[in-house]
Amino acid sequence: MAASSSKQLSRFWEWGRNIVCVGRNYAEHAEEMGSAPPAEPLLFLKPSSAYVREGSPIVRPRYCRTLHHEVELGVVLGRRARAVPQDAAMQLVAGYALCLDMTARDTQEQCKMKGLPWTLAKGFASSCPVSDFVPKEKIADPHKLHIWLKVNGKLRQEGDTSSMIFSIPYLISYISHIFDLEEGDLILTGSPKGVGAVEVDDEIEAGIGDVVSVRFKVAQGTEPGSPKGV
Ligand SMILES: O=C([O-])CC(=O)C(=O)O
Ligand SMILES: [Mg+2]
Repeated sequence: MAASSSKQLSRFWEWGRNIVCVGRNYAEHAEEMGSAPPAEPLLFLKPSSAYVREGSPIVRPRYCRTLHHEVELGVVLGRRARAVPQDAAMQLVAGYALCLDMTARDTQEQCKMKGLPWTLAKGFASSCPVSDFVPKEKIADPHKLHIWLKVNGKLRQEGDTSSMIFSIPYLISYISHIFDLEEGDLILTGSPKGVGAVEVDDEIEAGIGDVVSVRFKVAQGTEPGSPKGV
C-alpha cells in the first residue's frame, strides 16, 4: 500500500497521528537519570497537539520550574504496521525528523515518586518540537547519525544513533505488537546523555549532522487557570 497523497506525509505533524516515545534508549542517559538500562523498551505517548514548529516558541508550563531538553531522532512511518517482524520493519519507514522531547523534569520526578504516569511531564502543548521531514532516501544509515543540541550557541548534547540500545527495526516491531502504528506516526527513539535545563528566552538549536536543523525560543506559559501539576 503506497503512502496516501491526500495529505502530504512531508507535513506529518498535521496528520494528528500517534507520537510514540522511547525512554532510556541510550545507556549513558539512563545512567544520568539514575536508572539501569532497560531490558525492554520503555514507552510513553505524547498527544499530537504537542507538536510545535519553527517560528513558534516552546512554552514552559506554569507548573514547571525545570524544563529539560532531550534531542532525539524521530522516525516517521509511511504505512500501517501491525505485528511486523523486524526484518520487514524498515520498509515501513517514510523518513526522519529531528525532534525534541521537552520534559518538565521536576514534574516527572514527582510522577516517578508518586507512581503516576508521565503525561503532565512529557505531553504538554509544545513538548514535541520537530524539524522538517527528511525523506528516507536522504539518510544512508539511520543508525550512523550524529544528533546534537546547543543552547544559546553552547553545545549541550551530542550523540550517535549507533549507541541506541534498541534499534529502529526492533522498536517498530516491538511497538507494532502492542498497537497498530499508522501512516504519519512518529517514533521518538530516545535521548543521548547531556539533558539539561533551559530558561525563558533561551534559544535551542538542534540537528541531525548537517542534514537538518531547527531553532526554537523558550517562552513562559501564562494561561490563567493552568493546572498546578502533581
Ligand atoms: O525522561 C527520560 O529520561 C526518558 C526519555 O524520554 C529518554 O530517555 O529519552
Ligand atoms: Mg526522551
